[in-house]
Amino acid sequence: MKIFSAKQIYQADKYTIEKQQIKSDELMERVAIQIFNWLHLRLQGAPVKIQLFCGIGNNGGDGVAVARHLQEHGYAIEVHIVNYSEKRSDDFLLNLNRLKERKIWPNFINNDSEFPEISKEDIVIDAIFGIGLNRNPDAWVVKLMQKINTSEAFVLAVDLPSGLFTDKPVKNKDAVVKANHILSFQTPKLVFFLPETGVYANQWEIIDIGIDAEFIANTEVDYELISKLEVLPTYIPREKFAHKGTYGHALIIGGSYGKIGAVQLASKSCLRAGSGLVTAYLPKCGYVPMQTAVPEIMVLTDEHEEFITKIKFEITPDVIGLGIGLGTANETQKALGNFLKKNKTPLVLDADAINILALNEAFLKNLPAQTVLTPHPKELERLLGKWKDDFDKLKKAKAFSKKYDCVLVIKGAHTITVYDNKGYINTTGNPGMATAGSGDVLTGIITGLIAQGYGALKAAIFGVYLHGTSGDIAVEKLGYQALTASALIDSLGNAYIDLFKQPEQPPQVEEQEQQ
Ligand SMILES: NC(=O)C1=CN([C@@H]2O[C@H](COP(=O)(O)OP(=O)(O)OC[C@H]3O[C@@H](n4cnc5c(N)ncnc54)[C@H](OP(=O)(O)O)[C@@H]3O)[C@@H](O)[C@H]2O)[C@@H](O)CC1
Ligand SMILES: [K+]
Repeated sequence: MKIFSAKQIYQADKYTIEKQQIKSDELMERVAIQIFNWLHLRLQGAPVKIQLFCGIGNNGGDGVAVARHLQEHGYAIEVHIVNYSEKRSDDFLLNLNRLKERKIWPNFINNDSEFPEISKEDIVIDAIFGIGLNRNPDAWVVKLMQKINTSEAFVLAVDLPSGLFTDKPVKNKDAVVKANHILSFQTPKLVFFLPETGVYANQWEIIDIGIDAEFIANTEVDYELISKLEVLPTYIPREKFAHKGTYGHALIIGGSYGKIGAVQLASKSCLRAGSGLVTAYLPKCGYVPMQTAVPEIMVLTDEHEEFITKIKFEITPDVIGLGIGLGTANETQKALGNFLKKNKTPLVLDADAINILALNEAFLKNLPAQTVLTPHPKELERLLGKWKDDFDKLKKAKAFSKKYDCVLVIKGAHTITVYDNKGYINTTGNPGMATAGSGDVLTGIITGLIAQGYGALKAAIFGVYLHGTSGDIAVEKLGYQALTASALIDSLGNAYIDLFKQPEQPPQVEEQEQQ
């Protein structure tokens, strides 16, 4: 799903209004009806107090229009107009008049002496600011946001939590409404997925307001949300007359004394992701544990007992996953530098391979085109330097990707794969996956996909998706705390199967037999 910037949303609005030959308030009415339906389905006329906080722009207009529908269905509402500006939008005014025609008199809030009481049993509709927020709110509006946040009431945000900018970071962390649920129009907003602002967007849902499909299809975006719909077309089916050679040979290089398990995890997940053959290259101390733990995997060893000192092999792999459990001993650093000078095989680099690159910037120019790097936040910082905020991080990541022609997989709650100018935001996975070895499994999966013929970018996007789905499947049986990296590997097969599962149909009511 495409993620639009605020500017693109306004363009989409304008385009849709012209093409469908509707008035702008009709779009607002579509929004209002859907928000009302969402509430009504859940509340079923319950006598709960609903307090609507509405700004004076179109976000406020949405709120005011929802109030009208709620009142028409007998809900106990209180409408508060947060009067932060004189510049009221036309559609806000139109909907305000419609309220007045129904003898609903809103309460105008002009400063912090006019706040209403909010009880934790109330429902708050947050329609103060939408995508039009372009500067920090006034101090009294911030106080109101704080009052809402400390009320413990259930907060439903219209389009996005008020105070979140659509395309830039938040400076004052108090100046944002914390929403329990967001009903966002047509496209989710980038800020829902970034660590600094995602905390304000616990749960979100998209409301389809009928933005023109052609506009959506033809508009290029900087970020895309990746779910099953996006990855399914990239899946390469298995051929009937295939043999193990058809699906490539992957080499996993890593390990040092005490960290052989990381290579076991990566090699095993590489195999389970579908690589035809997998060879592991480790220091000597890894030979016996590797051969006994995973019989399907071939093993090559370095001449050193405890860490890797040379990367030399006679085989010709299709892809190399490198860095898990590697360590950063001087000889290992030198070995990587020498290897990169000659290597032409596609690479997936993780963990200490990334740390070694950060320590030896000169190595970067020897990376083959479209090398995949899978850093966690600290490793990313070593590569890119410190960033000011999440947006700065993404800007730096894109510049890095362009400079070295590499695919950067920025791991996090919503892993973002960056290539060139674009970011792909993953939607699968859960907090149980923040566990030892989880990253090694991801490296193995991406390497295994490239071995089978997936391009580097597709392998990274699909690999991250599959890794997250494995986590979502595993957590059903194990819960967050007991989820382990090995369990992720065990669920990988089901993650593939899940790609082809149809959504469950509602149960059919059997027809009663005629008497
Ligand atoms: N296609 C869609 O998605 C549809 C979207 N719709 C809805 O429209 C919403 C966007 O509405 P909007 O453009 O009127 O902006 P909104 O957020 O209400 O702000 C109002 C004004 O406040 C101002 N302002 C900004 N910052 C400020 C500050 N700190 N303190 C004081 N004032 C400040 C600024 O005006 P300025 O003063 O800069 O001229 C701004 O224009 C969108 O989120 C969705 O809910 C639907 O109705 C229809 C379909
Ligand atoms: K809002």
